[in-house]
Amino acid sequence: MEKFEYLSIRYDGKGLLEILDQRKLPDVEEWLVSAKPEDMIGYIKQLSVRGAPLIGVAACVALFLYVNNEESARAQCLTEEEVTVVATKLRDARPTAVNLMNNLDEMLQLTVKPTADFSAANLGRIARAIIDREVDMCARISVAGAELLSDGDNVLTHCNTGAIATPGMGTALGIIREAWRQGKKIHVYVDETRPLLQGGRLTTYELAREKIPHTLICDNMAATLMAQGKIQRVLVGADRIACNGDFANKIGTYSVAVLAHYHGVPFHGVAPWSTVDLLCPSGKDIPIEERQASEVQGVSGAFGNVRWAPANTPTFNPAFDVTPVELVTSHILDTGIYTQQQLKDSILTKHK
Ligand SMILES: CSC[C@H]1O[C@H](OP(=O)(O)O)[C@H](O)[C@@H]1O
Repeated sequence: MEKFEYLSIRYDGKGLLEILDQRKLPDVEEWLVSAKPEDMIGYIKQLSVRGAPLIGVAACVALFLYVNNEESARAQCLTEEEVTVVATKLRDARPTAVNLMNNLDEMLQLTVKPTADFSAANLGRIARAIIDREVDMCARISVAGAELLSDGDNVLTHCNTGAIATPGMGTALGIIREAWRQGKKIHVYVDETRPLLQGGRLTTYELAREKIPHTLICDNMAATLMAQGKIQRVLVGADRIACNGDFANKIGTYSVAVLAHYHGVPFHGVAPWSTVDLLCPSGKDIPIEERQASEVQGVSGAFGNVRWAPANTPTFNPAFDVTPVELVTSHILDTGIYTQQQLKDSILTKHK
């Protein structure tokens, strides 16, 4: 596989795969080496690698690298079973973002059996094609979504959906990036996004680098901004879109959707088609990851581990929540902008 470099993942083409440790941003830019699948599994679990599209891509490259190294050592191809065992371990690293499962299933060539080719060369080709498709989908999402933004719009975002979270320009944040590039004078209100502060740490980091005007808020401040008429549109990412249009995204998204609905603010889920789960009937079927208590009892990151709750305080820490499609003005995908019925019709077409 040829070398590549994106904002948070890079490969030198000779066996060195590195990821930018997103836990350490914005103050520390530290690249970590992923020499074997277990490294990447750990990085995904601890959110050094995060963001649905990036997780899917990182897992595919880690699988390719494993097969390439093993094949070189043995001077022969690995079997389907051997590749499947490692792909399954990578697939299980986090349960909600369906890009991880969809992309690894593509690496396993489930649709072309028994002519599947598990050579490193072919897996490298598939991984590269997945990366190129994600980059292209982010660009198409960004152009399509930017049409919805007007001069003077204040846009609210939740979590981080930018170039850090994808191999491209981002999804929801990609729309903002593209609108700004087109000269639209927009302002971004950034939900800090407790508990892991992807907005406060990562979205601000991306917007500051490109001098896109923004204001950081605590999550509990979005309601007041909407009540004051200061938010014209809400753009959020997605980790899994069910067949009925319900979708899972970072915890707190559902709250923002309810607020937007109450205040009549357009609310959009933004994602590549690879986030649609054709096997998931509705939002109640989406597995939601529960994470460790320490993330809620305090905060951790480049600034060290700070705990403000009493040790062992019981917590509730779902990493995602589900927004019912009734609260979604439209989904913005790389294949177009879909109202609830349009998305259902499109998914039904795919099923045929
Ligand atoms: C384009 S990233 C999509 C999605 O992934 C994030 O979750 P996490 O930070 O836990 O990986 C968040 O839900 C984003 O909206």
